[in-house]
Amino acid sequence: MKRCIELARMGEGRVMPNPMVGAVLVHEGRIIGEGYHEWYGHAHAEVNCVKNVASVDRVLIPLATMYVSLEPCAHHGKTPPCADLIVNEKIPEVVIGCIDTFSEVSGHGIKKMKAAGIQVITGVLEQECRDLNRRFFTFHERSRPYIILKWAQTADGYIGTLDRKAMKVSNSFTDRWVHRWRSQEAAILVGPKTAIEDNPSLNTRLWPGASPIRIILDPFLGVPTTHNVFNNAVKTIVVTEKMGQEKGVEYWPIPFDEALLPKLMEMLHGRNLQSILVEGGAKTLQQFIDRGLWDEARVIISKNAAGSGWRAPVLTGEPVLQEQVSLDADNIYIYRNRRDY
Ligand SMILES: NC(=O)C1=CN([C@@H]2O[C@H](COP(=O)(O)OP(=O)(O)OC[C@H]3O[C@@H](n4cnc5c(N)ncnc54)[C@H](OP(=O)(O)O)[C@@H]3O)[C@@H](O)[C@H]2O)C=CC1
Ligand SMILES: Nc1c(N[C@@H]2O[C@H](COP(=O)(O)O)[C@@H](O)[C@H]2O)[nH]c(=O)[nH]c1=O
Ligand SMILES: [Zn+2]
Repeated sequence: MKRCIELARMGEGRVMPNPMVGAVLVHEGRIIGEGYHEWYGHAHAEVNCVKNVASVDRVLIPLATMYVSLEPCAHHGKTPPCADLIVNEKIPEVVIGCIDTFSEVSGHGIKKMKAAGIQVITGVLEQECRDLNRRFFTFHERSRPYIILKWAQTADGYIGTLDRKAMKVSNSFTDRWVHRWRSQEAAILVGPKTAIEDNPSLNTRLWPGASPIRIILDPFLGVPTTHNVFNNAVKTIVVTEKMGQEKGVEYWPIPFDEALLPKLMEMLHGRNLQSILVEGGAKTLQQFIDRGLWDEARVIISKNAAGSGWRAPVLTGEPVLQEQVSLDADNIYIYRNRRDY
């Protein structure tokens, strides 16, 4: 199952909104085939796994055990059901990491295989398998995107200067990481002041992955249309109280009241966007924190002090430190809001 997870991760940034899945076929302790879901819309892990078995080993398939990190599908999506493939290949035993809680699959794949006499074992490295697809599970189980907050602060706790000039906090190694993070998410969001004053691009220019859709909170349409977020290189959605006209830009009219963030999450869900990286500023981040609307927080702390400026957000809820990484003199702290995924 560990190998399944390793394989599944190779689909990172390429399979969303599908989950990352890995599969391995084992005969008497020897791996005879392995595969993973490589691209959205293309073959599932189980199909690639069976396809990759060498011709000399194909006779062993009906004697082998398939390990797969997620319950095999039972529905006709972009590809035929993997449960049918397993039945047709006469694989006698299937070990599953975690159940697919997506309503079209949930339990149906297992039922189909059991009905065909296959021995099915579930819940092997279950937590690790759920964690791997925490965006997917959050999206389907909580009807909202997986929310990652991210900011960079100085050693003395500032994220920006008072004169409102964009302040460079993190180093160039960290910036590459941040661009990798951007490539892993479906959307990226910033607040009005950040969009106006920093003129960010919010793309992945330092990492070879796709840029996320840009979401800009801009109640009064104060961001100049000459700013980078309107360069049409990637889709931009402006959440606003007014109606804009910029070509290629989507305007989502939502009142900027108490219900703004829940309503926005609902709309992102409706748009099938599974995850969102919130990059600031302080006010915007704090709103997500205060509403408990976050799953992960990635805090970059540099070794330099600013002396004064805009205070960094304060993380409340149930922050559990999950990982700490040092990149040169930057320390990156990754917190989870809940332990289970
Ligand atoms: N180091 C880092 O990681 C980052 C640093 N920054 C820095 O932070 C500074 C900007 O911070 P900040 O002013 O907090 O920026 P934000 O981008 O969060 O914008 C906040 C402003 O937006 C207005 N606003 C109105 N409604 C909302 C709403 N529902 N949610 C959020 N904002 C709303 C606020 O108005 P009102 O005051 O009326 O409430 C406030 O003036 C800049 O200096 C920037 O360089 C920004 C991002 C990341
Ligand atoms: N200053 C600062 C950050 N600022 C964030 O990055 C945005 C600019 O990104 P870009 O699109 O690449 O121009 C900016 O608007 C703000 O959201 N991020 C960091 O990792 N480290 C930093 O020191
Ligand atoms: Zn499948």
